[in-house]
Amino acid sequence: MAVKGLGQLDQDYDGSKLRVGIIHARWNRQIIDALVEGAIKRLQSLGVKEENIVVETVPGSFELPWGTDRFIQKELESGRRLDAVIPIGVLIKGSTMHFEYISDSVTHAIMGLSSKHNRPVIFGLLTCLTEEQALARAGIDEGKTMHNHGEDWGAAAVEMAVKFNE
Ligand SMILES: O=Nc1c(NC[C@H](O)[C@H](O)[C@H](O)CO)[nH]c(=O)[nH]c1=O
Repeated sequence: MAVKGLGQLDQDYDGSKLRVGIIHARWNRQIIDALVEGAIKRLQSLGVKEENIVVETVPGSFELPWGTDRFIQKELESGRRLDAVIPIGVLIKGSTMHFEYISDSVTHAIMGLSSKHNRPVIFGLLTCLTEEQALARAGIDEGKTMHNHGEDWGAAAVEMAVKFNE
């Protein structure tokens, strides 16, 4: 049964048995905090228990790939498996090519982590040309022109973990 209003979900998923990690950068913090809040809200709406949502931070988006890799491994070493991880970062184009290089390299590095760890690592990186674009995708721009993309990332984490985790 399609669950109305829950973004792109194709059915109602039960996240009550999942443990989900969120690892976020600390650049553009107002936008990051809104995205993290949106992801947590959607995870909880799909049954993930508050105590099973683990939040970690890294300095910036460039640190997300290795930080995520180590986050998964360290949780496993301490006997607490993460069933899905959502790295969250906000890159906003400046006057140099810094943005392009970080966006491209971090995107590819994050994509490889799902296969490496055999569990969903969701793409929570906003790569925006202006701050207004980023605010809109966090659902906190003046006109509330878009929904909070963090909610989509929470839904994707639950769907992929329930559907495909061994
Ligand atoms: O420059 N802009 C940004 C940024 N730079 C820092 C970079 O990710 C890294 O932390 C440092 O280079 C140190 O390794 N990090 C972001 O998340 N968003 C940005 O918009």
